Amino acid sequence: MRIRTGFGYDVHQLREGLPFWLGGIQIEHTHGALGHSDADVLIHVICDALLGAANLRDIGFHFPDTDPQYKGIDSKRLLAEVMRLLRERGYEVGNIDSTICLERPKVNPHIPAMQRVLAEVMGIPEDDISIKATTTEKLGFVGRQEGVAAYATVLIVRA
Ligand SMILES: Nc1ccn([C@@H]2O[C@H](COP(=O)(O)O)[C@@H](O)[C@H]2O)c(=O)n1
Ligand SMILES: C[C@@]1(CO)OP(=O)(O)OP(=O)(O)OC[C@H]1O
Repeated sequence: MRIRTGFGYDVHQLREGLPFWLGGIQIEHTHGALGHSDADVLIHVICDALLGAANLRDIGFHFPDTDPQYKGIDSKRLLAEVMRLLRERGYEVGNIDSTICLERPKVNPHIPAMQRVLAEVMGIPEDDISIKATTTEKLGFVGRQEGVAAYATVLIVRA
């Protein structure tokens, strides 16, 4: 069995009044993330980690932010396409670990719902998707609530 690892990192600005999409669900908050797509930073890092593990470049390579067809797109559709690309090459997901860096609001209460939605989109067990959160103790752009960042690592396997 061939095991490969991948890593993803992404940042989006937070702006007042925008919907806040995170981990495939909409979070109630005064601010939301700004992007060409729905700006779901957790899904973007999972996509990048999966693409990196398979040496398939990155999310912006497959879904350019200059292409009007991706304007406002639901990132779950991008994740579904990334899974299709992986499976086409014989890969399956081993597990995912991720961290969201966000000062407010608390992410913990939403994590089970995110796991459910992402597991459904990816066609893998919820138990293979770990989602964690941290503030940055009021330091930096996350601490000033100007942005949200996320990191993800994945293992993929090919028989
Ligand atoms: N947006 C966030 C940030 C953190 N959490 C949870 O709170 C714990 C403590 O956060 P620290 O930044 O002080 O380490 C953290 O371990 C998370 O469990 C959260 O739910 N949402
Ligand atoms: C997801 C894409 C899709 O247009 O748009 P953004 O929401 O701007 O996200 P980002 O992570 O900055 O770049 C990747 C883009 O391709």
